[in-house]
Amino acid sequence: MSEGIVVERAGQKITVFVPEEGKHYRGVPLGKVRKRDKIFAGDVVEGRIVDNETFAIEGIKDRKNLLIRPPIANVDKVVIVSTIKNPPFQNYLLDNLLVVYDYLGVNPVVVFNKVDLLNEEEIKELDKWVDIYRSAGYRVIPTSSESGEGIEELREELKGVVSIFAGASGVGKSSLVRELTGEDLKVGEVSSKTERGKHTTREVRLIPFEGGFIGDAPGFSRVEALNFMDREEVRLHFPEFLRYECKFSDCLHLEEEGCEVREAVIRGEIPCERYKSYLKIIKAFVPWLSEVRNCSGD
Ligand SMILES: Nc1nc2c(ncn2[C@@H]2O[C@H](COP(=O)(O)OP(=O)(O)OP(=O)(O)O)[C@@H](O)[C@H]2O)c(=O)[nH]1
Ligand SMILES: [Zn+2]
Repeated sequence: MSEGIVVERAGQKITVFVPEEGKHYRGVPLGKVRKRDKIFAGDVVEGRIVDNETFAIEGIKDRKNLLIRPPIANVDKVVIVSTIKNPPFQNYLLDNLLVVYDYLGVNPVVVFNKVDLLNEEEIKELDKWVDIYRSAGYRVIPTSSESGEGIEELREELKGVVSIFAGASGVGKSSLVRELTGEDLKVGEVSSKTERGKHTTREVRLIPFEGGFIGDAPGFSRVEALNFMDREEVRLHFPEFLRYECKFSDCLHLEEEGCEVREAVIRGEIPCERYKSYLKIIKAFVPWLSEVRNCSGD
């Protein structure tokens, strides 16, 4: 019995890499597997090497997770790319992505790309956001695929794991992957506005990278957490909220009596930017927020 990882899934074509042999094989699912399960890129499969070219897939190991966009199993990390400028930063979008990927069981790396474009004032803006996300407990890396800043740090972060790149259009996902691997990302799904140029594909390949792999298609460019989970679940995916114990264990951190998260926002321990994103995600409003210093307005 040998073990391999599915590194390519394109129509009927399945390519299996067997680390033990350091070789690629054409994967042929045996009847039982073919009927029982769909096989995805990232799947760890068990089977037999039939000949120099063929790997008979007899079983699929339990998956840690299975993403739909791109369709890859067992994704360890998602590099969520944002920019401060070109395009402007949208913290609500980042916060939604962080909530959803956490829910899906994928570890995020927060990347602020294109730092080469920033002037002094914009660097202050960058530092503010880096601070906010680091304090929340996230791994944050400012990068530039132009100047090379942060690329080595990102490389270290992706060693030996299966990762994908996600984030809004134009933030530099492709450029970063090209800088790291020399290969391009596939064109992502286009928005409904440009439906004509639609180029959806279920073909996925894992690009070998530093003992791990990078998916060759982008993850979500935007999401709404409530399409994935209940309103009550969202608070569990704001790691900085979990440090506080409210009077009621099902506290939504709105206007409940004994809410420690509210106290932390008032004291400035939880940044109001993050708390406001939380409110917006669950479509809630709290009157007390307008009284908090530096926290009014949108
Ligand atoms: N100045 C600067 N420009 C960059 C950087 N990274 C990418 N760009 C430019 O930003 C533009 C968009 O980069 P892409 O890599 O295509 O962005 P993407 O996120 O893959 O975009 P989509 O395919 O639309 O999702 C290109 O013109 C890049 O040359 C960077 O670090 N600095
Ligand atoms: Zn609370």
